[in-house]
Amino acid sequence: MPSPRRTIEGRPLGSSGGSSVPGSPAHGGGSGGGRFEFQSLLNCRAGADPACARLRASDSPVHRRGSFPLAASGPAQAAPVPPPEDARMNLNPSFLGIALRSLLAIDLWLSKKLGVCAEESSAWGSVRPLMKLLEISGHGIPWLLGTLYCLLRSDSWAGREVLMNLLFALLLDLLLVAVIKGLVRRRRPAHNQKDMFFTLSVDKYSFPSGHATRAALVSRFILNHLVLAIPLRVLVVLWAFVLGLSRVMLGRHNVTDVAFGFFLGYMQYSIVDYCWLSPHNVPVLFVLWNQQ
Ligand SMILES: CC(C)=CCC/C(C)=C/CC/C(C)=C/COP(=O)(O)O
Repeated sequence: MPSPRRTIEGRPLGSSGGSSVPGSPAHGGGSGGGRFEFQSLLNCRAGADPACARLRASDSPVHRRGSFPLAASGPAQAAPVPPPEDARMNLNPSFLGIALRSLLAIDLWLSKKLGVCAEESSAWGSVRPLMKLLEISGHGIPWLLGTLYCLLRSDSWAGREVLMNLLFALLLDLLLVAVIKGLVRRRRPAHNQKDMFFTLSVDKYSFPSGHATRAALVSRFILNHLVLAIPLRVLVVLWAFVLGLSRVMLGRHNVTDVAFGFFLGYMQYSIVDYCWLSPHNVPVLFVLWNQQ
């Protein structure tokens, strides 16, 4: 009975060429069987054995791992040929790889479906101007200028402290989004129109959405530092959500850009809260202010 290690699909190695003799190494009867199997593998690579088609089909790292140790035990220690990386990946895609590819495919499909205001001629093209207004409401420039203006006009220390931290939060957000966009370099969706108001060079990339990070960061900041009536609090959350959705509807982003943007913006607030600037931990900022 042939040893399972020396068979491919239940057949003895080398038997297809008619050269196998029962009791020979090819049949598993000889002492150098392991080496023979390895040589069969090498022959296969060179295309010498017609049984190779079947062998190549099962030529996965798992099969190879079973062969190379046997080969090393033989008298002639030929160095095993390492399998090419890309072939390994093709034959054994990991679960994570498959999951990521599926997620990306769903992301692209869903983003295309939701991009209903990407062009004037799109299904919801008539609401595009409204979406662009929302886009400006979450743009970095109005938020930076507005915060600076309020900071200069503020006459209370408590107000200045909060506004100083909002400014820090907005700058941190711009920095982190620019770094991640520059690292990931994911292109904006193909259906996006290049008509965005005042962009930086990294804004040709889409991951993560800067509007979504700002929306999550600013809304969390406002909810934590402004005393607002419940309807206004709901409005703030709604604004953030609709702003994120509008990025996909305008065709500026894929869904995952916005989802990650929300997550990043939420986490950024935690960083700002942790590093909260106050006269106690950065007195220099506030002393300089006092001298003006
Ligand atoms: C101080 C300084 C560097 C200000 C630059 C403000 C600015 C131009 C921000 C860009 C905002 C923007 C267009 C982000 C892109 O948002 P996405 O949602 O399309 O990623």
